[in-house]
Amino acid sequence: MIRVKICGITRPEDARAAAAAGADAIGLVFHPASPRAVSVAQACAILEALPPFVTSVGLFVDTAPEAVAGVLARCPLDLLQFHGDEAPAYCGAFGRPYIKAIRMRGPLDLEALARAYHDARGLLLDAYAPAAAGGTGLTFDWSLIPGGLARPLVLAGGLHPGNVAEAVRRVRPYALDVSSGVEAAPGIKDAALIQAFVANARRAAEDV
Ligand SMILES: O=C(O)c1ccccc1N[C@@H]1O[C@H](COP(=O)(O)O)[C@@H](O)[C@H]1O
Repeated sequence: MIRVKICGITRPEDARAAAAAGADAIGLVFHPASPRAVSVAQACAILEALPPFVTSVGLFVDTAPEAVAGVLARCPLDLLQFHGDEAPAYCGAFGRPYIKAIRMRGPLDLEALARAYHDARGLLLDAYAPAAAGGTGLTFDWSLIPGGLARPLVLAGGLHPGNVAEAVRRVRPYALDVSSGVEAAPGIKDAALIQAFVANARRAAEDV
């Protein structure tokens, strides 16, 4: 079954909506420049609303290690997502499972990156945009993704209920990550869009 993460949750009710739709994970953005950024107190309130067996992911972008450690000390996150230019040694230094985001700025040697981030639980591929580190709603050229990557592939970038089935059929990723494509406004999720996204992804995955 394909896994789905709903990222950029800022409200407990959106976390509950993601879980009710069957999402496997929710993402909390600890990047102050994002319209989806949450404080530690907000994150804790969201996590308290989350039912069991839904993974909580903390997203950081080139954050000082002390700041990441400070969040981890107060917030029971299951998995870390590094979405900037973090080196493998940095990513592995927190004693927590992590996924590494790669922003696709043209063709990249993804095989080499999978080897470099060998202890990552997955490689997340996102679109590159100069103005923002993520959550842009932009897709990238999926034909740049090689088959048989050494790490589980999480596809992100501009996914929404209308294109997720095609993405699943073409890329066959391990998991999907979506943020702006299931929103009513930045940081405010739409429960019906989340429901449609998860249903369309799962239906498409059954057929491949
Ligand atoms: O969601 C954000 O605001 C964000 C900010 C900084 C880095 C990453 C961010 N989100 C991640 O961006 C991708 C794609 O988002 P979208 O679906 O295109 O809006 C996804 O991995 C989010 O986790």
